[in-house]
Amino acid sequence: MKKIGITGGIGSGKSVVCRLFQVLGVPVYDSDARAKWVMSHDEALRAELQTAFGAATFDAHGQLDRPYLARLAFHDPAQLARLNALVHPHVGHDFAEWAANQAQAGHAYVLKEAALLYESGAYRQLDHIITVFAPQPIREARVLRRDPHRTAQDVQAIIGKQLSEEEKLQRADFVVYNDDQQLLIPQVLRLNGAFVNL
Ligand SMILES: CC(C)(COP(=O)(O)OP(=O)(O)OC[C@H]1O[C@@H](n2cnc3c(N)ncnc32)[C@H](O)[C@@H]1O)[C@@H](O)C(=O)NCCC(=O)NCCS
Ligand SMILES: Nc1ncnc2c1ncn2[C@@H]1O[C@H](COP(=O)(O)OP(=O)(O)OP(=O)(O)O)[C@@H](O)[C@H]1O
Repeated sequence: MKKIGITGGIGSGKSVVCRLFQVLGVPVYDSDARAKWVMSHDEALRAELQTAFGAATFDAHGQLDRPYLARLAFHDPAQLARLNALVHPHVGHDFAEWAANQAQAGHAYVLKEAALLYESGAYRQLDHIITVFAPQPIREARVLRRDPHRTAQDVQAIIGKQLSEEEKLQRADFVVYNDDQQLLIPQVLRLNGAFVNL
């Protein structure tokens, strides 16, 4: 069973593209969602986060305070590096376990969706990488529509923490263009046809 990564900058449309693969029956691992899950449920990690970022990391009900962490991490490179170093190894292990289960279910390939595949080193666990590409103005507009709590400055700060689209395009094995010019479904069908025969 092949493990294929799917990456792209914030707002590029990774989740939308992954939903199309899911319709075709392809299992998709959502790194963002799983990162949030381990940060909330792994007791050792919770304690480490609290030590690193203070009591305000969890609210009065014990829930992860994401806006608090976003303010810290997306505006201070040292804090972001600290957060990444704590969380990414957990996501790596969690993905390996998940992929082992999917292999038993007999799939030809699975997808790992993550904004940070190159930055986190996760690409090393994967056989091939797809980059979803959209120009920055389109990405910013999409995120502002999707996340009304973020400002244009917030989105630009996050973009500044991610590898440039040029470098992701250069390093990718496959590209899906989600630029409001090219149709998504034919691109996904073509890739799926290629992956089942890899
Ligand atoms: C800082 C946190 C709490 C902010 O949560 P919030 O709900 O505001 O944002 P959300 O998680 O939806 O992220 C919004 C977008 O920011 C980008 N992003 C997320 N984490 C990172 C990061 N570590 N570095 C750069 N960009 C990131 C992604 O494009 C993501 O889709 C959260 O992003 C987080 O815990 N990040 C660390 C874990 C991580 O790296 N996740 C990404 C894949 S493993
Ligand atoms: N081709 C498209 N046409 C219209 N809207 C789109 C298109 N692609 C994505 N969107 C919308 O843009 C927003 C961002 O897309 P999506 O959430 O898939 O991006 P993402 O790459 O997963 O972003 P993030 O890194 O923040 O998780 C969503 O609200 C989505 O519905």
